[in-house]
Amino acid sequence: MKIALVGYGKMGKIIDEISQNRGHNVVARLRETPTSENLNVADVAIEFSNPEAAFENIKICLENHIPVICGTTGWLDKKPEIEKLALENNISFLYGSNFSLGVNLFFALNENLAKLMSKTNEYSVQLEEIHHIHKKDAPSGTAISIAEGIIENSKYEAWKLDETKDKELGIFAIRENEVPGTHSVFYRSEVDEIEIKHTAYNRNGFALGAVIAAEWIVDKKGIFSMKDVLGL
Ligand SMILES: NC(=O)C1=CN([C@@H]2O[C@H](COP(=O)(O)OP(=O)(O)OC[C@H]3O[C@@H](n4cnc5c(N)ncnc54)[C@H](OP(=O)(O)O)[C@@H]3O)[C@@H](O)[C@H]2O)C=CC1
Ligand SMILES: O=C(O)C1=N[C@H](C(=O)O)C[C@H](O)C1
Repeated sequence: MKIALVGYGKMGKIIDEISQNRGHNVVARLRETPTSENLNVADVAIEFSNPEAAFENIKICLENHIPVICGTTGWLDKKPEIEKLALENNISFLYGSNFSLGVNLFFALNENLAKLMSKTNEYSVQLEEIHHIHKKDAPSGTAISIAEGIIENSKYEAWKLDETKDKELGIFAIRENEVPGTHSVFYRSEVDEIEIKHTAYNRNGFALGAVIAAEWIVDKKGIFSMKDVLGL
């Protein structure tokens, strides 16, 4: 498979190594917005850049008929526009706030737990995410996905950073040293607390998941998520 890496920072470099180890040909390593020429007729683009660049990068890949796996967070207000463009051009698109297997299991676990908790009406929920000091967006894309999963299955109607009122689900974002990504969900009642926590030891799980998603998408058509890739 010919892969274009759009964004070649911490994630792009690990994805490069994993892609080559899995027998793929990395045909572009870009640190700027792509052009038709420097995409080098890739079979798929893996986009990990930054919140300001993602929309334009994905748009250019789709206009050049290249399916896109996007892991960049912090640009989601424009995701419906991208999905519309992908459908119009009949080119596949997959966004994942977190490509690791562990976090995708964690999403499912919290959706189920929220459903169970909502039967009792005794528990309130709060999220905490901890990331490295270089991170540009807050809350993390992963925390937003966890919150959305809980909201779909509980009394909560929206998420909000920091302190909340009524039916808002609070997310606390902490920036600390070089932490790769830690997410905790607290279910609290008057008498006890259940805490579920996912800790990434490094970025390898994110990168491997993105390459697996790229391998999966090449013969598919449509808009997908990691749930489709992992069959969850
Ligand atoms: N979904 C997931 O599983 C994960 C998502 N992420 C997300 O992925 C994104 C990237 O993370 P990370 O690799 O750590 O970030 P880095 O800052 O390490 O890398 C970003 C890269 O993008 C490059 N870049 C800057 N502008 C553009 C542009 N216009 N077009 C293409 N590339 C550009 C930068 O180049 P230069 O250095 O020259 O500025 C750099 O190489 C973030 O949004 C992060 O939140 C991170 C980990 C996992
Ligand atoms: O910026 C990061 O580093 C990460 N970003 C993603 C997010 O915003 O959820 C995924 C992971 O937690 C690392």
